[in-house]
Formats: sequence, structure tokens, C-alpha cells
Amino acid sequence: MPWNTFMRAHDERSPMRAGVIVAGGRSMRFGDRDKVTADLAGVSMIRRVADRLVGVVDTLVVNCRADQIEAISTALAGLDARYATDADPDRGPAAGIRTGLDFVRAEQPTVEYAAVVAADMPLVDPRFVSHLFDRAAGHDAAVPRSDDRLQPLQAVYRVDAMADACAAALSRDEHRVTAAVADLDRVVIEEQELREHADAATLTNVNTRAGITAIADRFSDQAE
Ligand SMILES: Nc1nc2c(ncn2[C@@H]2O[C@H](COP(=O)(O)OP(=O)(O)OP(=O)(O)O)[C@@H](O)[C@H]2O)c(=O)[nH]1
Ligand SMILES: [Mg+2]
Repeated sequence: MPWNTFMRAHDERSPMRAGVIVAGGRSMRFGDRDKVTADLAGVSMIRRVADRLVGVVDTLVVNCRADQIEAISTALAGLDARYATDADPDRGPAAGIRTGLDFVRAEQPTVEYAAVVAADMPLVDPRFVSHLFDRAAGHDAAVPRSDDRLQPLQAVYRVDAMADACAAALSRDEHRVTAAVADLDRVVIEEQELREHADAATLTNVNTRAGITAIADRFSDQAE
């Protein structure tokens, strides 16, 4: 069954939710092209992420470099996505998250929480993203932990708090996203809760061409 490609029907009583797809990396391990627009069983990887997110958010923002917009907007044709481009590219995912959340803060002030998802996580489970929004309520963040590692690139953040925490970390020359997360009032989603609320592959990320091949059969029902 195709994923819902329409934005979540917003309930006026609840605060708006954003989805921020972080896509500004150089895909060095992937080879000679941008992995986020690479084909994954008939559909580009970033499109697969976006199609899964739009059913659980009210607004969609893509963080990338200016030179990626043409290819990414082609991949996302028909979706109402906004673009938050890195003024200073190649400063790592924390800088990308900051760019995306600063954009939301400026352009979409009614958004309190945003799901941040890396563009290379095409198996992101929308049911889990919804759960992360529920768990973040009243806190600054809900971040999963798997194999003893925080997974800050599939997490929900209070927009102001995480934008400020990323800015503070970067100003200390600290580029790890987990350094920013450490400054937040965060809820950590441990393995058992992850198992209960997410598809087992939700955190899978693709770095290489072999990584595409390894998960392609997960999408065989949706191939054109
Ligand atoms: N905005 C921005 N996003 C980044 C940057 N580096 C990585 N990312 C994103 O963060 C996520 C995880 O990063 P990686 O898996 O290292 O991806 P990558 O850096 O493109 O790939 P490699 O060059 O192989 O490390 C991906 O969605 C990337 O697009 C960056 O410098 N700026
Ligand atoms: Mg990288």
C-alpha cells in the first residue's frame, strides 16, 4: 500500500508539528553521487523518507546545500516542502539541524516540536515518529538509543531548545549532535520501548551502494 502523501490533518487544538529532513552531507562513502537522491527500488531515498513523514507532521522542511535543491525538489515533486539551506555548508549534521530548526522558528512560529530525520533513513517508521512526538511532550526532546548509542538523527525536539543547543555546541567547536542533546531535558527511548513502538529497521541508515542493495527488497511491493 502506498504511504500517505498528504500532510496530517491538523487538529486546531494541538500545536503544529514539523518534519525536518537533514540532507546536507557529501555522501563520500556512497561514491560519485548524492545518496539522498539515489534510487531505492524505483523511488529516490529522500522521497521515501518524506512520504513516510508527511502523514505525521503538519509541515515539511528539508535542510541541504543550495546546490542540492534542484535534484531534491525534483525528487519531492508534488510535496509541499520548504528548503532551509546551509549558509555555511559542511559543518556537520548539528549545523544542518540548527539551520532547519532556525528556519522553522522563523517561518513557522506555531510549531513547537519538530521530528528531525536523516535523509538516509528510508525505513523510518511513521508510527514511531508519532510516538516520539508523544514522548517529547513537556520535555525538550525524545531521542532513541540503540546499541548504547543515541540516535539524534531520528528524534523529536522542541524547536527553540534544540536550535539553541546546536548553536551553543557549535560555538564551542563541538560538532557532535549528541553534545547538543546533552544540554537538553531529554527523554531517552531505550531498546524495549523501541521494539514496542517501531519497526525493527526504523533506524537503518544507508551509507554505501551495498546499503541500498541490502534493503531494496523491503520496498519490492512499491517498485514501479
Ligand atoms: N546540513 C548538513 N547535513 C549533513 C552534513 N554531514 C552529514 N549530514 C547529514 O547527516 C546525515 C548523516 O550523515 P552521514 O551518514 O555521515 O552522511 P554523509 O555525510 O552525507 O555521508 P559520508 O560523506 O559518507 O559521511 C545525512 O542525512 C547527511 O545528509 C553537513 O555537513 N551538513
Ligand atoms: Mg558524514
